[in-house]
Amino acid sequence: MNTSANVTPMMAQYLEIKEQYPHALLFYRMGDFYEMFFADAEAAAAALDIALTKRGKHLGEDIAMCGVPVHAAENYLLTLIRKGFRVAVCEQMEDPAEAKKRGSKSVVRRDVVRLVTPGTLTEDSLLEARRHNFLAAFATVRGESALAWVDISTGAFHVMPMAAVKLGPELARLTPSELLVSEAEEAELRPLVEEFGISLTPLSRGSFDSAGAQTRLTDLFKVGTLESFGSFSRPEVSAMGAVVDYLEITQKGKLPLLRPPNREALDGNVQIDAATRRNLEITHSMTGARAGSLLSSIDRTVTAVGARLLERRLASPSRALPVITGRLDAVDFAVEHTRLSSDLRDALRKVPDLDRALSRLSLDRGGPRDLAAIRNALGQAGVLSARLSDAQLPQLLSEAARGLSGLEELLALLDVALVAEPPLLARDGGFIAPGYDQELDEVRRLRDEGRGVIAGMQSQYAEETGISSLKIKHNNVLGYFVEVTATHADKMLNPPHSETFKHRQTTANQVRFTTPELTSLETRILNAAGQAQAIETRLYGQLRQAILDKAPEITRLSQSVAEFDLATALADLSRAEDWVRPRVDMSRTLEIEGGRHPVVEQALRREGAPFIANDCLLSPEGEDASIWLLTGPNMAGKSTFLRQNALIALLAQMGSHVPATTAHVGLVSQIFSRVGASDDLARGRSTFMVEMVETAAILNQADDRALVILDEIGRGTATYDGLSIAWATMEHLHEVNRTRALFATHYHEMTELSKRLSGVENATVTVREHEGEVIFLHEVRMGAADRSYGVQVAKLAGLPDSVVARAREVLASLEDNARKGGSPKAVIDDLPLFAAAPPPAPAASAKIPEGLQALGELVEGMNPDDLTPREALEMLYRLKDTARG
Ligand SMILES: Nc1ncnc2c1ncn2[C@@H]1O[C@H](COP(=O)(O)OP(=O)(O)OP(=O)(O)O)[C@@H](O)[C@H]1O
Repeated sequence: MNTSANVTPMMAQYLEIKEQYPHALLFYRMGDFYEMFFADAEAAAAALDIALTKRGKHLGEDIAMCGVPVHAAENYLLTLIRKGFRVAVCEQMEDPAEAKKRGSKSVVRRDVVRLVTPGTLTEDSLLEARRHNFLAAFATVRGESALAWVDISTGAFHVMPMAAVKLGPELARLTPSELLVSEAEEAELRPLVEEFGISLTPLSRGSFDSAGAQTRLTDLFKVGTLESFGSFSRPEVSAMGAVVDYLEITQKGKLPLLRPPNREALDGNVQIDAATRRNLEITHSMTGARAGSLLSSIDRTVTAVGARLLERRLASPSRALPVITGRLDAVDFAVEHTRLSSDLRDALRKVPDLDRALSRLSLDRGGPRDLAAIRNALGQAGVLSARLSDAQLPQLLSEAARGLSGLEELLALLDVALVAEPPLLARDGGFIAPGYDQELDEVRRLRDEGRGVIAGMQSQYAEETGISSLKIKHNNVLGYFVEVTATHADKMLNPPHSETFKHRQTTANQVRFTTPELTSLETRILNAAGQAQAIETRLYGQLRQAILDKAPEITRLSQSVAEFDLATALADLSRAEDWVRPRVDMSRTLEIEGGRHPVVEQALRREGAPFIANDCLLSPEGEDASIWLLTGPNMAGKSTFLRQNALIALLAQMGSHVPATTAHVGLVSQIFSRVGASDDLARGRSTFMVEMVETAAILNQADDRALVILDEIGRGTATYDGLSIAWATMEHLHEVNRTRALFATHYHEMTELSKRLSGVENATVTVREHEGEVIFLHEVRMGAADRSYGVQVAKLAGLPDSVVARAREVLASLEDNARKGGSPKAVIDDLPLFAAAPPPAPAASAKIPEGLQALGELVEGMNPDDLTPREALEMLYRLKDTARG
């Protein structure tokens, strides 16, 4: 940028700083505002919907400007970060008076103190308490790759080696808010990363250099070699190094407290790809919201650390039998010990977010309330420990219980040092409890005594002058002063009082004075207050250090809290929802009796409707089938059934009870779920293409422990092509992949496969037909559906009668022709010509099928206009069922 002579010194400084942060908006501190200039101002004004103004000229052009007040900056920051901006926060590094001393043209020294990016937020107000905020780095060294990720708000630091093709599934699992990649890989990775809505940050090769990374990491953790934490491959070191380098850049050298890197086992978790996660709505619903997901419907945790642990477990169900069994034992214990469990939950509710308080303290962005949060958490840990003292805990919980103790000394220190409810900021003072520090007590006494003396002085002056309304007051300009009303001015301004009282100010109604005695007292009070503040600041530093010295133990305690919270929350859920402990073993069975879909069941219950439980039995080893081919009309409940079985396997392997009467889950290594013709136009791929790409991935990857769910594969193309593809896919799954699979289809021809393949069994979701209409029973039975009921469903959906009648006619001809062995072409040729019916009379409601209007009127209080077409349909079936049954 041009910084020529006609540029003001301030603008020259701005341009110089801005040049170092070309990819961020520069929040340039000027007094009580952060100002933005030029293109930054235009972008920010539009993004924040604030006024864009001008400030002087630069090279003959107006300088665009906008600003946000410092006190409200956090909200604006959040909006900008959410909209994909990065913000460099540039502060004034000295008092303006200091700058003046250097000369009238001198500008206040300014510097960027922090670069705020999506992955590096620490403010509570900018973060979701119950979710992680991960910053990840992906590194490739000589063809091998690794992913490292960190949550700087909690200090969690993880790394794992990984094939490059697994990047998509891992991003779907972790959903980091920001991913660091080397400049060289940016172009290749951008489309994938943006597909997940993750902010991509390219860094120079230097940030990924593994030799440099090694040094950064050993320095950070103050160890001689990284071997102390495990043996890491070069791409792992490179990825971890890039994370640390980026934190140094963005936090300007103030590194957060990070835990030693934890290496995630390569195949420790059930492999679940992005499409499956979306389709099963594990942590987010199809719309991307958290509400409506499995996670939100099962989350009964009462602490933020517990909520984050639940999300991690659910996103990464385990593949290790001992781990799963250990977690299930913990839930069982909590289910069996109802009273203890409920006491623990009462205590857990009072545990503040330890991890985030600790992280803020380590970054020196904390305050007295963070000290108090740690104290309160340690106090509650004591309550938990005491309540657990005579319990026979299963292994996982007994280890967690050990993590609850060992910090009694720190607790004792914080207990005596802090007041019950400290202020937010250390500089506000008043957070150190009386009796903790003698020197502080002494200066506080002087300060308070001074205030007492002033009260005495006021009465003395009132008496001496005979003005009973005389007051001693304080303001920031005069300090302490004597004030009388204007009526007494003359008395005060003349001897003898004028000798003691020095006139300072006359306002409309008052006259103000000081006395030498008052001034000297004021100095003493001010000194004492200043001293008290200095002492408190020093003590704050000491307490902060005492906490940071115990950081590993505090982190362990927080993990223990999370473990107890999760076990008792899952137990609570199990009791309330009538779930059972699944049997998980090394067999390849999936046998579920009375299985339910947890989210659909809860939704139906809110509407007062029952959920019909269904069984599922897949077992590639014995006599039983390994694949069920499910037929049945639309709306019958096929998708719900398919998904509920996958969710039960997933819940079992995260170590939770499951919604069923019994469940036997032979360890599942991968879960795949595909829905035919899912819309993916946003990504510019034809729906059929997406479906085939995803099906290819399953056929290429599924091993004999996979669980595959295919919902109407082949639907996105011409009937015969679709049928052929579905047919061949099924054969491949059965013969080559040898997986457990549930396969829903409308191609009735496929039911023939059960005669040819020993492991394929037909199942159907039952419906009843009555007077040409279908009634959904939602029961899964063995056998094939006799037909699709497509035309009936279309009629229920409100298709014009003439179209329905015509469809019936075409269908009858097709069926008749098929029986005689003719071709569809012959049917088309023979079909009577379409006789256009007169246009239908307008319906009573555009939204609702007419039949429902009539039925609706039978039900008191129901307004059919309030229902969506789907709800209307369901209501219709239920009404009809009730009427008949
Ligand atoms: N077991 C069940 N018990 C009660 N209601 C159910 C059950 N299964 C499904 N439903 C209800 O039926 C509706 C349709 O279910 P689902 O979407 O699974 O049907 P589908 O056969 O897959 O239909 P489509 O082929 O149109 O996708 C659900 O929204 C739910 O309200």
